[in-house]
Amino acid sequence: MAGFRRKKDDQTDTPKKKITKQDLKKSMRLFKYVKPYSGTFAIGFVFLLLSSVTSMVFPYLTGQLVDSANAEMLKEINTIALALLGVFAANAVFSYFRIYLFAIVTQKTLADLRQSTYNHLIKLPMNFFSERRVGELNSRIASDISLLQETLTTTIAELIRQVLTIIIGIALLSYISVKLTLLMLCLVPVVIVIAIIFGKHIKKLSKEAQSKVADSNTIVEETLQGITTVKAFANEFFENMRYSEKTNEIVGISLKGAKWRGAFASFIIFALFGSIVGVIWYGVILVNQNGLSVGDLFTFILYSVFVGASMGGIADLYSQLQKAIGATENLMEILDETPEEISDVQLTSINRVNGNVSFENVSFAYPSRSDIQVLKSMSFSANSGEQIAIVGPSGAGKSTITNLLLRFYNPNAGTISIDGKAIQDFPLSELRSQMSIVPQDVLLFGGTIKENIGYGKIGATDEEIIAAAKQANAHLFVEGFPEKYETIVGERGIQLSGGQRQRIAIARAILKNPSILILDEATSALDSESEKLVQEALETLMKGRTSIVIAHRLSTIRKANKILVLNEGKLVESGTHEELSNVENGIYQNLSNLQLEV
Ligand SMILES: Nc1ncnc2c1ncn2[C@@H]1O[C@H](COP(=O)(O)OP(=O)(O)OP(=O)(O)O)[C@@H](O)[C@H]1O
Repeated sequence: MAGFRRKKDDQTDTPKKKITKQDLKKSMRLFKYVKPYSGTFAIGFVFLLLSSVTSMVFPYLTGQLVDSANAEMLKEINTIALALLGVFAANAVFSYFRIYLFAIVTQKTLADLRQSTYNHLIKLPMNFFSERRVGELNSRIASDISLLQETLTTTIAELIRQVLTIIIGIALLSYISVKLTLLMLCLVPVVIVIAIIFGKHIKKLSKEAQSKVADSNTIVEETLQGITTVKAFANEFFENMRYSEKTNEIVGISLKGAKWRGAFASFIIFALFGSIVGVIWYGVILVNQNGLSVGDLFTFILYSVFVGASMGGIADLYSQLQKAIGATENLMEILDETPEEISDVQLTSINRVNGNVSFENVSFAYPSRSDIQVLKSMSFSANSGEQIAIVGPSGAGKSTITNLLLRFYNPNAGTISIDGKAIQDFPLSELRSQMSIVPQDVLLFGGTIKENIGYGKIGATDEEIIAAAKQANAHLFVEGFPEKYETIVGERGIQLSGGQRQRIAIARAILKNPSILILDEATSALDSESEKLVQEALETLMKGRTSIVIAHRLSTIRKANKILVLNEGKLVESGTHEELSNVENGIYQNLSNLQLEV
């Protein structure tokens, strides 16, 4: 991650030469995605060649048309005019296929790139996500991909067309008059040198603007996601200021870029028209001296305009390509991250565990804060079907225990095992499919209630879903909605209460039917009726499974087989409720007294 975010901040300081080489190397990998469509690309390319060539016939025939004004050539005028029409018709057809075929390649390539980026992203380890701002990641990927779309659709094809125009144009120009061509080409090196200087500045500024746009999108996304917090703190004004600041920065940088682009365009216009005037001037002299026909001069000027315009366009296309290279680099950086080994697993009686969980001298520090030991030589065990409660002050390391059990992270020392087998020796997906988690804050996906419960077992039948909802005490309230199980929940649907959301999550967990349960008890107390329903549902869920309950309210864990009291990453007390309540001045006793007072 450090690399990812550092890159963004340092991109302007990175030595240019090096980055260009790396960029190019990384961008070449994009062609892996174009490869399956190379056949279509090749046919599109042929149409591109044909349309470029036919465009180049136009100045020649127009020159002939001008020359046919001479009395002896007058009879050819109709033939030439018809030929010109034919050329346009052919060009029209070629252009149509060129655009359509390139669009097919672009869209399919992008779809593959989108899919593999997402496929890769979703398999990346937790560490990747905990160290990044999800909003930033999201808007970056979206803007990088749309940049590539533009490039693949138009920039590359245009670049090839322009280069062809320049090469064929210069060949034809030399054929008409070498002297005139040399004069025109005198201006080219000047244009190129200045174009490179401009291009470098424009690239730098547009990269800066791009990352500012991403920053501003992050603000919108994060504040909209956390709109309740923004409003509750009456921080609309503050967020407005933050957003205005960022958008003004975009304006500043973009306008700076626009100045450079404007100056660049002015220069190109001046160089272009200057060269045309020079060519006409010298051409007229040659017409008088060498018997160059007026039609030839006309053709020459048209070719010069074609070549000049292509040269002017190339610099712009070049800077577009540079932007696309930046975008590719970002995407490739994500694709270079090592994903977790996720596989499609079906639990059977053979690979289903019994649920004997054991932690032996487990120590752990989060990779991003390796100097802080979050768990210190932690040992405990839970036998199959037992209920283990973990209590302790906030930040003691309770959630970290479950993060390690799910192998979101690996411990630095010690062993975690299930049924006597170290969890590293399980295929990752098989390990996780043995467990179900009912989180503190239940996230429901925007979809129907049925889909949300069904998330616990992809492909579950309606009967299974209803049975799970009944056991989770959710069936009654779901039936109360007019659309019942088809009720849309989440962002665009109805909002469920905390207790209802929890019961949906419990139904989801029941459907998954795991051997090990992780319950992160909601901190906010539900009303007593709702609490009773949730508690009942939880009891059903826990029956016959090993459950690890992160408890915030001690009243709910009295029946636990074992209570682990954590403090600053250490296991300080363990035992049943009765045992721990009798430890004079023990942490549990104190916590117990404190909660009773409240
Ligand atoms: N992804 C992370 N990266 C770095 N440090 C983290 C990460 N997650 C948690 N921590 C730190 O690890 C320590 C233990 O956190 P943990 O979430 O396990 O505590 P907890 O006991 O579950 O707290 P709470 O009851 O408030 O949820 C805390 O100091 C926390 O700041």
